[in-house]
Amino acid sequence: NELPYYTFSNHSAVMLIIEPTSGKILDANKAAAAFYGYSEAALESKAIQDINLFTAEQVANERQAALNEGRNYFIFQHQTAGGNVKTVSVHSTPFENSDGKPRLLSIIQDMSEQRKLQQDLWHYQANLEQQVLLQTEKIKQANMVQVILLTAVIAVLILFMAVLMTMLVRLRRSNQRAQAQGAKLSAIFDCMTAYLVFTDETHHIEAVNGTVLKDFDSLEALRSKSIYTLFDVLDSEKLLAEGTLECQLDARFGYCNVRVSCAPVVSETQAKLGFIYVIQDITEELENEREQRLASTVFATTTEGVLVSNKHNQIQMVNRAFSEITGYGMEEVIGETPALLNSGRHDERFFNTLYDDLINRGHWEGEIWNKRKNGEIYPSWLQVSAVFNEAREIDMYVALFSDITSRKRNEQLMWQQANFDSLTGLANRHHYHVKFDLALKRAAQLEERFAICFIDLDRFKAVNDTLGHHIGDLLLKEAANRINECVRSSDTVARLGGDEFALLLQDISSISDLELVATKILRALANPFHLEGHEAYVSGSMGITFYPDDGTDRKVLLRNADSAMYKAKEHGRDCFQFYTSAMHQHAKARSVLESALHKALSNRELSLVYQPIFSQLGNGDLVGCEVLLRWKSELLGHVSPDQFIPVCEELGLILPIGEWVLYHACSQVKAWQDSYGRPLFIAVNVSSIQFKRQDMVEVVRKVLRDTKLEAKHLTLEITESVLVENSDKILSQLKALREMGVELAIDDFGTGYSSLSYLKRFPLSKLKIDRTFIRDLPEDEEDKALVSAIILMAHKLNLKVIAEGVETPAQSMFLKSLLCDMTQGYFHSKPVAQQEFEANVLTMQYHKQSHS
Ligand SMILES: Nc1nc2c(ncn2[C@@H]2O[C@H](COP(=O)(O)O[C@H]3[C@@H](O)[C@H](n4cnc5c(=O)[nH]c(N)nc54)O[C@@H]3COP(=O)(O)O)[C@@H](O)[C@H]2O)c(=O)[nH]1
Repeated sequence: NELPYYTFSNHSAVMLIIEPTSGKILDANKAAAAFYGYSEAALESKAIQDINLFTAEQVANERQAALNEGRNYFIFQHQTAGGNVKTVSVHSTPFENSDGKPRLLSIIQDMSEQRKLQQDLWHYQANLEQQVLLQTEKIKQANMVQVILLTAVIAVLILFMAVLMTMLVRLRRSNQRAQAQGAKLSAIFDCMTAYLVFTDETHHIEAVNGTVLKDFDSLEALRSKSIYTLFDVLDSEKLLAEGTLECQLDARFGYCNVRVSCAPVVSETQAKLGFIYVIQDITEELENEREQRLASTVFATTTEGVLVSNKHNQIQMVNRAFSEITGYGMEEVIGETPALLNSGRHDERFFNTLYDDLINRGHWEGEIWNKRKNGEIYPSWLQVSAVFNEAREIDMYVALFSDITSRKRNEQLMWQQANFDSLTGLANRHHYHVKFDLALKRAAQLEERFAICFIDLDRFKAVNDTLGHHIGDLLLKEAANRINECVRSSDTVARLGGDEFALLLQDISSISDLELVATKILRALANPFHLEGHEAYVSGSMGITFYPDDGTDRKVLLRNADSAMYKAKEHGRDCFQFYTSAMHQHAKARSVLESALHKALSNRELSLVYQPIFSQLGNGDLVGCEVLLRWKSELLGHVSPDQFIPVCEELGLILPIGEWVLYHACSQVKAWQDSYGRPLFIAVNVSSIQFKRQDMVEVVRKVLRDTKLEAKHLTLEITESVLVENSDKILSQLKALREMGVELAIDDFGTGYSSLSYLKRFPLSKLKIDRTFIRDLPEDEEDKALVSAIILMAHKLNLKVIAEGVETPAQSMFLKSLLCDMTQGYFHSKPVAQQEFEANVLTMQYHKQSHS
């Protein structure tokens, strides 16, 4: 579409047609020529860049910017032919000419005027703004004073508001505090057990606390009632005048005692608001006061001593009775401890128990010996209680005590009367029985014997009848004294009634001792009695019985003693009788034996016999002998060791006699060894009493030293009873003897306990089979089995075996077949005296040896 040229050429707008690639101006209209000052032809010989002051690069940038912004106009600076530079806007529109070639139609508009106008407008605007600023400043300055004034007013107003707010907050807080305090107060009032009543000035009720409301219907029912109508017993005049009064209310209030106080209530400005009444139940308080008054009165007036001490046991308070009993004034004991009264009669354990009881049980009660200020010691009955605090710690001690001197005296008197005969002072029947039972218990425990003697005075009735009861009484008293003097203080003498006396004699060492006592008493009673100028003669008949021989029961024993006493009467009086005649005979015989034995050693009535012991092995040589004691009494003739050895043991005579046997046996065998040149051993029987009461080790050591016999040639024969004792003392002696080299043989094996454990435990070297097992050999199958078992067992335990009581060649043969080591018995020889032993046994052995 080609522009109509005319339009182009004559258009008032400056137009150029430009070849887009080279920028060559192809056509310029008239307006363009006029604008640029070039002719049209001159312009058409130029390229646009000839008149555009922008560089090619600037133009390209401008084009790019137009493209980016979507515009088709540009702002350039074109230079006119006259050299003027004009700011122009260029509107470029591409089109194709009729040949199809691209062309640009650029319409150029001069913007220089517009620019100038714009600059003028800016300038004007700047001026205007400056003017406005100036004016504003002026106005500002003019208003400044007013502003300051206004600000001041506003500040005052704000300050006022702040003060007002603070006051309001404070007011609110104080109101809250007042409310809280009020709530607290009313809670406190409600908790109070007392009635609290608030009245107006005319004493009409306005408010009450919770306690009142608990007992009355409601506040409404009480409000406006006069308090003096409600509590009509109150004396208003007195109450109002004195402010307080105590009175008792009527039945409606259970007649309780009250303390009423009344106080006016005034405001801060001293305006009268009313009254507050406090009505308090003081019934319990009054009761406590009464009790306290009573306690103080009791404390002051009681006859029992009272001592109050603190937790450190320092005396805080004592009463009058305390001072009367102890002799100490209150001021002397305050701050002291009760140890002040200590009599020294009680040990530490006593006081430890007392204080333990106080701590654990809070109480101790009992009899205690105290000391008065004057040093006198007196018995008192003491009750001490510990007072504990809430933490269960002792706070104080309260002790009550009474002087029981007279009570004790009375008790003693009563006990005396209950247990002793008032005439003679001897034990009465009751006390005798008590002592009897104790003796029974002790004797049973210790396996002891004790004697009971009944004594009846002969012809006492005649003395009573002829010389009167008074003299009779004097005789009884004297008889009691004489009996008492014949016995030991540990024995009991009692008067059972009338002229009947009873004795309890413990620790009887021998019957002969008892007979001595009995004879002594009878002699004492048979002596004349000189009684207030009268001479009287009596005698005693005595019955004797023994525990456990004649009974183990009190009743039985007393009855037996009584019948023995009657037997004595039957025997013509002035004598003693044992319960049975057999017993009497036995006791008599025993008594004779005892007294004869006492003299046996000194009278040289004892002798020794020796029984040989032969070996069963080899040639059957003599290897040793057993020494056996013999007693030929001047009075009794030959007495068997079975009879006298137990008595020796009981009397303790076995100690000197045993030592005598040991010494002579050892010196004899040593002499034989020396003269016959044979290493014989000697077997000596030793009683368990010797081990118990003596140091056998020392005895043996001394004998061996004195006789020069080698220890290995001495065999001590002990019975199983020694081992059964199982005492450490015996065991240690046996061990020491074995260590010395002395041989130990267990005698009579098989008759006693035959405990294998003894054989193992004790340091034995020989075992002697009792003759009762040998007696029926070799016929008795049982004995055969037993003996062979014993030999076997002994050999296993490394013990040599000696068979006792071998009487026949058959027995000897049999034992030999069992490999029994040694034999002893009548088959070889009876026990014989020294000369016979030498003549028969030793000489024969000597010959036998010299022939072999
Ligand atoms: N403590 C002491 N006891 C001793 C002492 N002397 C002797 N006794 C003990 O007395 C008991 C009796 O002894 P005794 O009467 O001497 O009898 C002994 C022998 O004579 C007897 N015996 C010996 N062989 C035979 C025999 O073949 N047949 C038979 N029927 N009897 C015989 O045996 C007694 C020896 O016993 P033992 O002591 O057990 O070996 C007696 O128990 C003696 O122990 C002494 O000084 N102290």
